[in-house]
Amino acid sequence: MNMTVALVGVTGYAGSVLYQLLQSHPNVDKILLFGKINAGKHLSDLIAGLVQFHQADPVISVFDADVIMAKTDLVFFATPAGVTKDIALPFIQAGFPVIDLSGDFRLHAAAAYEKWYHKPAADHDYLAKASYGLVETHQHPAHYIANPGCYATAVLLGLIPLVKEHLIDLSSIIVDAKSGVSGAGKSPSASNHFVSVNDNLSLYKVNQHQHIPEIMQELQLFDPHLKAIQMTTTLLPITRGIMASIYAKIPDEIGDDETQIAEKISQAFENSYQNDPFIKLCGPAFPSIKDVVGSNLTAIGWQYNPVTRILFVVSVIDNLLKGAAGQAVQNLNQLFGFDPLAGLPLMPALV
Ligand SMILES: NC(=O)C1=CN([C@@H]2O[C@H](COP(=O)(O)OP(=O)(O)OC[C@H]3O[C@@H](n4cnc5c(N)ncnc54)[C@H](OP(=O)(O)O)[C@@H]3O)[C@@H](O)[C@H]2O)C=CC1
Ligand SMILES: CC(=O)N[C@@H](CCC(=O)OP(=O)(O)O)C(=O)O
Repeated sequence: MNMTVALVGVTGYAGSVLYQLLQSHPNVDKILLFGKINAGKHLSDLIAGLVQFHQADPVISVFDADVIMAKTDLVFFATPAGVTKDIALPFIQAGFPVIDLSGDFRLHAAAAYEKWYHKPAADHDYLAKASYGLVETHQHPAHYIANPGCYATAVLLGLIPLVKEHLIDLSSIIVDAKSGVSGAGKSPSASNHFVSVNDNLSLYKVNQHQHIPEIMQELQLFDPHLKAIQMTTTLLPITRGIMASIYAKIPDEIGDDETQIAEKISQAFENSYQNDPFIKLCGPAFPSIKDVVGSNLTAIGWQYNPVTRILFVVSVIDNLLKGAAGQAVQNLNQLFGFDPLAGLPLMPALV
């Protein structure tokens, strides 16, 4: 099947990377662009690099749900939090396929969204229609797919195998996650200004990051006994990439044999990801951010320290690919039964 898709928010970082992926997707024939402030403008006037030589220069249309449903087969929203909870409702009512890169429909509880995003949530009945789009763990998506958050993706993929197989003490999870500046989106601010970021490392949203409840919600599917995680987020002076460093205690019940513990941990990762083309298991050869940037990969390394009984896991992704646009294309492929690799880069840029 070949299709026409709509993309709302092409001028943002996630939207522009998504547009590039969709252009080389074998099952996508046509991409219609929609926006708000930039509606009426040619794409070449906004992001010249997105329009190739000899190619038509698309015009961004004013967002219109009826037009999208009449002319396309699916809509991607690469819009900021707080937008889809209003403008995506006609699609939910009509059962029209949506892949939403924002956080508006990821949390099932409206009260949690309001607490962590500091904005009014969508109605409970609408939230209940969305499914969380972590392709590696959710195989039967609804029509409305909430694409996971970037930090949440890296952290969940590093923790799910361990929580699922009850290998870590749930009260001991600590996450130290760091992101490149493109994660903050295109709008400049004092905290993402070159002078604040360059030659610097700064913590932000400590104990208040909106991905904490998202990670909790999804881990609780594998073990409802999980009560809390400790997580910090840090801005790195790089453009793309996330590294989540995760620490957790191995409980006494697992035993004292260092080799057996190490084997159980490796086996848990293998069990969860043996059929996942975008997961690279590195064991004690810890991956770095450059091992994944430019690809849709998640690379995961780990090492058990028998002295402290702490398991240390490192999970790295490209925030704009696996953390946003790449994962959105994975969701498209799963929803329509396309080749799971279609339109997605497997090789990192490396240099
Ligand atoms: N950057 C990242 O690494 C990640 C981003 N995400 C999520 O993806 C979404 C987009 O993020 P990002 O690309 O960083 O954001 P940007 O701030 O870079 O871009 C936002 C885009 O949304 C459009 N937009 C804003 N308001 C409206 C509206 N009311 N109607 C239609 N279009 C609108 C903007 O268009 P205009 O130019 O016309 O204003 C722009 O194209 C966010 O929800 C973000 O949380 C998720 C994971 C990772
Ligand atoms: C570096 C940076 O600022 N990153 C952003 C990424 C979050 C994001 O995209 O959040 P939602 O998908 O939940 O809206 C942040 O930490 O808030």
